[in-house]
This record gives sequence, C-alpha cells and structure tokens, in this order.
Amino acid sequence: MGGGSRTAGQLVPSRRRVLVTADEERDALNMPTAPVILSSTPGSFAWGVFHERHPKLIRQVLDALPYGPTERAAVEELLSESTGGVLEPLDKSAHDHQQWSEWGEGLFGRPWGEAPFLWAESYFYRRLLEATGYFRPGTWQGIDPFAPFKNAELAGPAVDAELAALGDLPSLSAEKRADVLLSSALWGNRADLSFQITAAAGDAPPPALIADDSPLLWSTLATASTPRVCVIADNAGRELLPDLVLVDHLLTGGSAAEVVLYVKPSPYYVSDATTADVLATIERLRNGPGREAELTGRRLWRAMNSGTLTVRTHQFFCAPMPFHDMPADLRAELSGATMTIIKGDLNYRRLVGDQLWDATDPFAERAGHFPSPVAALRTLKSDVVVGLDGRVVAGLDATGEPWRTSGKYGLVQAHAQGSATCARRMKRTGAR
Ligand SMILES: O=P(O)(O)OC[C@H]1O[C@](O)(CO)[C@@H](O)[C@@H]1O
Repeated sequence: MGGGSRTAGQLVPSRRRVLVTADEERDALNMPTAPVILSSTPGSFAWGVFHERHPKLIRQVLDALPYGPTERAAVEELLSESTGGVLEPLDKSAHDHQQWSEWGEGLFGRPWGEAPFLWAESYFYRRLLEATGYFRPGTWQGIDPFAPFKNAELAGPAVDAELAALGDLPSLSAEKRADVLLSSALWGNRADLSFQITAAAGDAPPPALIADDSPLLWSTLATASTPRVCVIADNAGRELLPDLVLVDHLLTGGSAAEVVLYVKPSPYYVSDATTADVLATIERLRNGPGREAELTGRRLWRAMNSGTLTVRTHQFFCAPMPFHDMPADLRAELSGATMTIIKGDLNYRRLVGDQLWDATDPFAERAGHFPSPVAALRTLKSDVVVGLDGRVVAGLDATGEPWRTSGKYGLVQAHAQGSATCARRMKRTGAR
C-alpha cells in the first residue's frame, strides 16, 4: 500500500476556505489521523494506477478518437510528466487556472508521487481534458475523450441482457425488489471502465458483501414523511443503469418523494457519469429491449418533467479534495437530504478521507462530517476502508489476496445520526 506519514514533511495542497481541514480538526480534538495515501512507492496500488493503468488508458484514448498532432503530443507529454516528471501548473489561459493554482499551492514543481494520490489522480484527469482540447475553442471542444468507451458499453449485449432481466422485477415482493435493486446498484460499481483496464481477462469472481447497513438505509427513508434522497453518482453505463432503476423504485415505491441525482460537470476518471450520460441511459431504457425497461425509462423521463427527479452537478465533484472540504453552497444543498447515497470507490475515498485508516475505525467517525445522513454503496477498488468488523478484517487478511483493491468485495455502510463533527464543533464553540 502506498502511504507516507503526515508528519514526515509531506506536502499537502493548499485549501483556502472557511472550514478547517479534516486533519486540523482531528488534531484539535485529539482524534486519530492516518497517513495520506501517496503514489510514490513502487509496487503500491496507487503507484500502479499511474505507472500501469494510465499508460494503457492513454493508448486507448489516442486510439479511440482521431486526435490531431497537437492533442496527441500533449497527451503523450502528460503521460511522461505524470510518470517521471514534476507537476506543471495549468496554462494561464485555462478557465480554472487560478482555482488549481490555489488547490495545488506547494505542489507544483514537485514529483507527481509526492502529491496526495487523490489530488494527483484528479489533476491527471483535468490535465487530460486540457491535452485533448476539451475546454479550448476548436475541433475537440466539449468532446468527451471517454465517450467511445461509454457508448460501446451502453450499446453492448450485456446491457441488453440487464434490460431484459428487469422483466422479472414485477413478480418480486416489494421488499425483495428493494433488496435486489440496491444490490444491483452496488455491484454495478464493479463495471467501471478504469478498473477494467487492468482487470484480468474474464475475471469475474463471485462478489462478497463485507458490511451491510442496508436496514439502516431503508429504515431512515421509511420514517421520513417526504423523503428527499440525493444520489451522488459514479460511473455511467452498467453502473448508472441500475442506479437509475433504483431511483425509479425509490420514487414509485414511496421511499423517496424527490430524488436529486448528482453527476460530474465534465468527463472524469474515465467512465464517470455526466448529464449527457444520464440522458443516454434513460434513452437506452426507453428503447428496451423489454417492456419493463421501456416503462422504467418513461417513468424517469416523466419524473424529470415533473421535477421529482432532478439532475444536478457542481464543480466540486471534480475537485481534488475530500467531501469534508465541500463548499458551503453544496453543503447547504445536501443538508436537506433525508439520505445521501454515494456510489463507488472514489466517492468513498472522498467521504472518509483518502488515508490509510485502520479498517475497523467506525464508519460514523469518518463519515459523520457529511451534511446529511449518508449511505455508501461501494466495491473495494483502492486501499481505503473503514467500519469493518475485526473478525472480517482478520479473515480477509488471512486469505493473502489483495482484497482491498480486487473489486471482489463490496459494502453498504450508512450513518444516519446528525453530523457528529458538527455536533462536536458546536459543543466546542458553545453554538446551539
Ligand atoms: O469508479 P470508482 O468506483 O469510483 O473507482 C474508481 C477507482 O479507480 C481508480 O481510479 C483506479 O483504480 C481508483 O483510484 C478509484 O478509486
């Protein structure tokens, strides 16, 4: 695992904002902290993302669209910089140059591996958009470099089979249907395209759930009179599809009076969903195959018409920081939720902090800062995990498998009390 001690002169990005950082707050409260994950240690998972996964990704991106010499050279240059060079700032002409200068203060000019892994990965995707001309006036402006992969997946036979299987849903009891749909949304997270780049061919081990707080998720929704559910989406395609079917179930079954689906403002981490992907997925549902798929697609369309389903985004969803540091406007939006469901590995890292926590640290301690009750649906694809039972961890360690990163294990973790961190902060300051 790649990590470094926070006290060993490690660089952390500047975070100019009103809130104190998660680590500062923990220091003040004498709470435990943990090493921030870096990508500098050869052989670590994080190192492998930069040195094994990204080179393959870059080849695929350059093969998927007929980029010209300028874009191709810039993409190759990014690969060489991010594997052996130092962090270069965005060009001054970039619309978000100033923003990234602040986020990266103290990091630019240093090797990529010295930046927190979360920060460096996020910046890699921002720079990839820069290299392909996504934000620049010209041929490639607004062209999602990952669209060919996302489109192929959505059009593929696996999705046909999944749509046809929706026909079995009406025969299930409401309770069973809820469980099945939650489970599909969870395991849909295994389908992410960045993960598949280095997954072994034909690799489809039987999944295993290692924490299950789904009863808390359902009971929290059941006790609210007009439940408002926020869903922070992850990947498009075979993950977004079951997510949307779950959203439809929440709305039609009364578990949610309103759903707000948050997506990325621009292409990110290969297959992360944008608004365009949501629309393409609803269209795919509407076109079947299968009557149940068509009906689901039509209901989702009407839910958007009526405003019971809203698709929203925020720049912070592509920011290189944990959710603890979310800006006040997004915090205020999410604070009204009966429950926020966060999908996937990256959102989990951002929720609990991309640090080498003890796997048995309570989930509530790490996620209590979130502005609403929160549930994480995630397959394990990186080193971070908390909230596990000690015996489960011992059993997994004993297998000798890379269980934290294999994508074979999944969890549903929920925290439904008021924000623990806020409560402590208010107690400290005497606020009511
Ligand atoms: O799509 P997900 O579930 O957020 O997973 C993305 C994961 O892929 C990686 O980028 C590389 O494995 C992880 O670092 C990241 O957490």
